[in-house]
Amino acid sequence: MKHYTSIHDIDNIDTWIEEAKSLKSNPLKHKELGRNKTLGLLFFNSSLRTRLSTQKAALNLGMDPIVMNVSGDAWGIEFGDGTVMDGNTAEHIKEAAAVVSQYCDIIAVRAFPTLTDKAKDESEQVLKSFIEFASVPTVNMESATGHPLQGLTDAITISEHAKVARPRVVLSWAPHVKALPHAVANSFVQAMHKMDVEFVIANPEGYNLNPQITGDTVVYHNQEEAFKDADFVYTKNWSSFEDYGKVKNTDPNWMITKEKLGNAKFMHCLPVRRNLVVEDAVLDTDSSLVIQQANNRTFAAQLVLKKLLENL
Ligand SMILES: NCCC[C@H](NC(=O)CCC(=O)O)C(=O)O
Ligand SMILES: NC(=O)OP(=O)(O)O
Repeated sequence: MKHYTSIHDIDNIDTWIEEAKSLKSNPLKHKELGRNKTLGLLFFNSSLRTRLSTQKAALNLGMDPIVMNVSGDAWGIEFGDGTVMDGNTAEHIKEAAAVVSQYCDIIAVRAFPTLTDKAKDESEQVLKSFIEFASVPTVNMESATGHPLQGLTDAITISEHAKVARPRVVLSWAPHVKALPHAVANSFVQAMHKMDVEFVIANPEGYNLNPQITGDTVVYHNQEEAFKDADFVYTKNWSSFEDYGKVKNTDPNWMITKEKLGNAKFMHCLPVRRNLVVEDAVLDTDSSLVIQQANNRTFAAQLVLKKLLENL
């Protein structure tokens, strides 16, 4: 594997999950693998889990992580080809990526979508520019359309907590006041398609995800029907894909409650807004797996970095 940009980079999710569990049971086993290797983490957007767990993963492998908030701290980066740079951008990605490649053996990038320009977001300009102009492997720490470290984490967590051979997994939309990206939901869908699970989606009318990603997954517009016999309810808000980036529905009836959840386990990538997306009564009980999920972020990242280091 040269880069880790999407769930499609996972050749066999079952063996990846087993290897991640093995790293979790002995996190320092490969402490020599990353010795004298540097991981650069570049953030165009906020983060708590990704920023800390990816550094933790690097430290477990003996790597030295260096971190930069690109937005605000670095010079504004130009991504357009042939642009006359007489605006707010001060250096081009061609120089920036080449320069960072000299300091780092692996580069990890977080760059959210605009949610206003669908074509630009779908083109994954920022992530793809790093892949094109950096000379070292690139890791996607949540791009415009995917969050594959999160998707891998979620697959590991479901495997750890499944009580039946083929659990029923529901991805449910929930209300939010802001327009949020599709990246987490997209990668979750792609990860579930690789796993042996009964997978369905629940979202209101007008909130279907990109059909090229959901494929023939059953989509319910009735949450109660979707939740019947569910083992896992993975919750996420996303803005409309069809009416791109719009918040068309904030119906509180889509919030996840203890009553709706029944015996299912609740999952969310975090950060989550309490009593808007999910009620306290879910998060404050052992129905919730969100803390265990966040722990697994370290081992998902550690597995990805290990594979990239082995291929350097
Ligand atoms: N990295 C995990 C989720 C990041 C982002 N959430 C957010 O922006 C939440 C912001 C807020 O609740 O104000 C998203 O949905 O993709
Ligand atoms: N789940 C996740 O990616 O969290 P952060 O946005 O805090 O990194």
